[in-house]
Amino acid sequence: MTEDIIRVEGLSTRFFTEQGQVNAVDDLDFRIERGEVFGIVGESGSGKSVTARSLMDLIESPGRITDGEIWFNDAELADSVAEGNEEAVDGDFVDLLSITEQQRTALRGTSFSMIFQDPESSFNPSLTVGEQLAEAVEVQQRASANPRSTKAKTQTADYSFGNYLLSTMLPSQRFVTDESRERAIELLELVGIPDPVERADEYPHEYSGGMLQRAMIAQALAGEPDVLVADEPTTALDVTIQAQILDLLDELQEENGMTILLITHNLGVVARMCDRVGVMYAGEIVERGTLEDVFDDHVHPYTEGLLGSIPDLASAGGRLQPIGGNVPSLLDHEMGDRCHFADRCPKAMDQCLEHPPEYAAAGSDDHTVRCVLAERSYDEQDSLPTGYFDETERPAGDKHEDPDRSAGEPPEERTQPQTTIDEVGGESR
Ligand SMILES: Nc1ncnc2c1ncn2[C@@H]1O[C@H](COP(=O)(O)OP(=O)(O)OP(=O)(O)O)[C@@H](O)[C@H]1O
Ligand code: NI
Repeated sequence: MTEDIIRVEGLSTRFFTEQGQVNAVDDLDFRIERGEVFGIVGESGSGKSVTARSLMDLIESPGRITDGEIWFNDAELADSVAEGNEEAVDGDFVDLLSITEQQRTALRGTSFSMIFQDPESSFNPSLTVGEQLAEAVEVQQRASANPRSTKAKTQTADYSFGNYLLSTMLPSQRFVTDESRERAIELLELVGIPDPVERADEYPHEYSGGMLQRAMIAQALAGEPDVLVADEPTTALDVTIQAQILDLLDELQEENGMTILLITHNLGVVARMCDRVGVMYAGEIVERGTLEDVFDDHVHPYTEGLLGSIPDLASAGGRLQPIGGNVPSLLDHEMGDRCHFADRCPKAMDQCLEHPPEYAAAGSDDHTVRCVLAERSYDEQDSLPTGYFDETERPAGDKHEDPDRSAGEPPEERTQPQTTIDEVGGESR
């Protein structure tokens, strides 16, 4: 019997920038089953990280979750919240957006934990890796109000005076005990770091990228989370280490029954790791279902386009090839109420000038798609004239620089001659 651990309903996250309102995540629905790996895949700027950060309550100004519910299945939490806040509770589920910030923060590390794309950002450069892992362990111990944590705190008396002085300057050190240090070393060993006893005393800058990525996974696991949110956990790594880290996540997931939300550009990674997957485009999940639904029975031409560019896991980089055309502007006043993919879609029809609802599609009960092709087949008679969007709209890329993209990627990509999806794509698997 599977049960849902998370149900996201109508989630919208906006950024209120000087250029206008950015609809980074728009009316998202998905559910994650306990113990599964749910993947979110899509091009750069489609809203994957914002979705992950919304779940973790890590959206910062000028961003805000403007709508929706995030239901989390936790009977104990439901019990503790129910009194005085009945509308936040539905059976064993709690709407994380209807509880206090303090209640939400308490879940971080213990119920939810996140691996970020950039491991440097989750370590303090002036503390050793071991100290930081031990701190994460202690947070878990304090949070679970485990009797051990009282003992752990009293053990700080063992610190030398020098350490005591240091610990008042660096609050993270204050709680490091022998017990949590041992656990930190165990965690380093668990994620496959050689000589963990020695490595625990090293600083983050002494670690290679791959090792730091592992250490970050160890940090995320320190709190024994129910749900691990992994945002591009391997993108920055070379292929061998990429494969090792995926193996590691696989193992940990199987052993501990942990639930993983895995965010990636890479459909090869999805195929390898995930049970179900949501394909994101322009802040929406445009197709969602089991692996079979998405790989073999997909309906959305965007999914088709992504599949056409499955990178070989063994090849360098492992990023998706770009689909012809521009990544859309997510600025509210530029988005229009049409299918957001219509301007890049080889099968765009008159009907696509209306924003499609989510249709049920053939395959599993979970298979849904935001595309009229779920209801009808493509008819050339109804197709939009070539160049329709060039005449009616300026290309999105000219209007809105996506902060994620503007940094590293060469500008040529945006102005490449437009290839159709069929040219980039081809057969799925
Ligand atoms: N701090 C911010 N201020 C304004 N807009 C933002 C901010 N963060 C994200 N966005 C907007 O949200 C969109 C979605 O960003 P997000 O980081 O979720 O994309 P992504 O799918 O994770 O892309 P990538 O694969 O490159 O990581 C961006 O294109 C950007 O327009
Ligand atoms: Ni991202």
